[in-house]
Amino acid sequence: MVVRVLFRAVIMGPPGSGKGTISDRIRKSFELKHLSSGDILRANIKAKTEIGLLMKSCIDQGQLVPDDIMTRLILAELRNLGQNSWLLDGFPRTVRQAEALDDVYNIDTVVNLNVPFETIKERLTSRWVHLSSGRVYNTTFNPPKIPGLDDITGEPLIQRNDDTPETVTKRLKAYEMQTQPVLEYYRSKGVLEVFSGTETNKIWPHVHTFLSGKLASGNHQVTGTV
Ligand SMILES: Nc1nc2c(ncn2[C@@H]2O[C@H](COP(=O)(O)OP(=O)(O)O)[C@@H](O)[C@H]2O)c(=O)[nH]1
Ligand SMILES: Nc1ncnc2c1ncn2[C@@H]1O[C@H](COP(=O)(O)OP(=O)(O)O)[C@@H](O)[C@H]1O
Repeated sequence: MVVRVLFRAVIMGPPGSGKGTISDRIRKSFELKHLSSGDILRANIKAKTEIGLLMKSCIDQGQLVPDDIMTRLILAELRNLGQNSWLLDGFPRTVRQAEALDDVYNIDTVVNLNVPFETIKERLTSRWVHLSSGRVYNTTFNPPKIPGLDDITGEPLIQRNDDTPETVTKRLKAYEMQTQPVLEYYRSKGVLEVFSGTETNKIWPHVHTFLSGKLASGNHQVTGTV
């Protein structure tokens, strides 16, 4: 008889706070599947799916995708993950999304990256991404080995349409208005853990220690036997 202990975590923070970068480190250090709402949307845009075509202009303008569309998309992806522990990045971004997630899953912990807006702005205009994997680079912080190419596949990197200074400003506004209330929502449930700083390499060891403690304590959902 094997008892499977599932861990369900969310990573939050304003655009450019390092969610993707830290999620990648978490994924490598702990056995968690990483699901990024932004990566899923960009894959839909690239594949020209109905959702991708409908949502492209909304995303390019720095607005949030409507809650019902986003929630359906993410819950379907989570169902596909089945009996795996996961880390959700970029969802929920509104209280309605958080409530819809809560209806189906018990969230064990929410890691919030509290990085000042001034730090973020210059990071995003020098962000380069590998679309199909979601790997992120930065021309100063973690440049690719060969400029413009992904380290693993050698495929071209792109700059996101929504990483222009004007759109970043709109995304930060959307974050303040729509996403910050989600932090209060999780704080009131007692699952919010805040990590403040301006450098990922200084924040990461604290996140690592925290998650190691959480996972070792077994203080999370035991889903039964398989
Ligand atoms: N200068 C600098 N750039 C960073 C740091 N951490 C992450 N980045 C870069 O900042 C950009 C945003 O990080 P990302 O993980 O994509 O943030 P997300 O939007 O919250 O998922 C990327 O280009 C990263 O490579 C850091 O500590 N310093
Ligand atoms: N949970 C969500 N709800 C609504 N829109 C979303 C959600 N996740 C992603 N998006 C859309 O995709 C864009 C890019 O998201 P993401 O890649 O997570 O950006 P970042 O991490 O830089 O904030 C958002 O600006 C928004 O338009």
